[in-house]
Amino acid sequence: MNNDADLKAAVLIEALPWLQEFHGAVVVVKYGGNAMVDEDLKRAFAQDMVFLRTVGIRPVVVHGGGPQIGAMLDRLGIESEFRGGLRVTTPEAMDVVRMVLVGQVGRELVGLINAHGPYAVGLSGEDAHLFTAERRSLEVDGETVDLGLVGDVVTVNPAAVQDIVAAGRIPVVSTVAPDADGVVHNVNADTAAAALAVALKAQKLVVLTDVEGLYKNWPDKASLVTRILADDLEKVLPDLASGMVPKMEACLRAVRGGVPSAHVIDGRLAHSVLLEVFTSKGVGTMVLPDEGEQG
Ligand SMILES: Nc1ncnc2c1ncn2[C@@H]1O[C@H](COP(=O)(O)OP(=O)(O)O)[C@@H](O)[C@H]1O
Ligand SMILES: CC(=O)N[C@@H](CCC(=O)OP(=O)(O)O)C(=O)O
Repeated sequence: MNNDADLKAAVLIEALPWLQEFHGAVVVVKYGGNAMVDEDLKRAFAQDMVFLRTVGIRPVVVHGGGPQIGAMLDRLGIESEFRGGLRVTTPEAMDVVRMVLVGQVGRELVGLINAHGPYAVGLSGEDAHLFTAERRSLEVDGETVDLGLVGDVVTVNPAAVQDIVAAGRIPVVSTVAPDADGVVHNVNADTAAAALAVALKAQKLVVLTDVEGLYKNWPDKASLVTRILADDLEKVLPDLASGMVPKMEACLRAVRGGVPSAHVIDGRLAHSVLLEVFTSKGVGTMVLPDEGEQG
């Protein structure tokens, strides 16, 4: 065999234990708006979801769209600011958030996946009681900051997602969610993905973003964290800069809620999901439950 053939065979055979381990498993993949900027990357992501499904894994996509919401707000001349990584959301901005996430970003991903077959079904936290949100506020320097219509997920009814998965399809979830009174809130997509991964008893949460993973000393590229336990992550959370806060909180919430591992990976790298799932080394940052809590 020549070297090229050896290499290809090695790549395929390296995937075998992971194909076995994850066969039939639910994997929640959060696709961040910042990782969605390039058309080829978006197509590669859609291919990856179809790949997972074809080899018997059950992918559930939760998408973001922060930059896309920002662009539409700009076009409409509506100002928005972020506090602690969350968008302060007025009722006017909420209409735009819902329109962009459900009507634009979600639809686009559904279309890209369905270029491969009748797989993707889009839904939002409003569908079939998927998410119920509660208004959340933020503590900054001992003061409570009002974020407007920003919610945290307090209840998940995963039945609709499970129905879609059981039918062999790929749910694509947009993260707007009503509160108990039916008022729709803006839920950060990392937060929603973690809540859904816990409710679905997912085997993995994979979060795609626009950096390699978590850097210990951001922005020092040499400080990439490849593996971190929940307790250690909890200790570094207060020092993280805003974009990473909801993301790492989400990973913590997932592993504390019983998901065996949560990963932050580089969505700028084509097929990074496949590299994470099917290689022994994986990519990015892996968050694991504390020793003794690992299943
Ligand atoms: N410690 C850190 N490690 C890695 N990235 C960080 C860190 N602190 C802040 N960031 C920033 O967080 C960003 C990712 O968060 P965000 O912009 O919300 O992405 P997404 O749209 O994928 O959810 C990175 O692009 C980076 O600028
Ligand atoms: C409350 C809050 O901040 N909601 C986010 C929802 C979209 C999101 O989370 O998108 P990314 O994953 O691309 O960041 C927002 O309005 O931008």
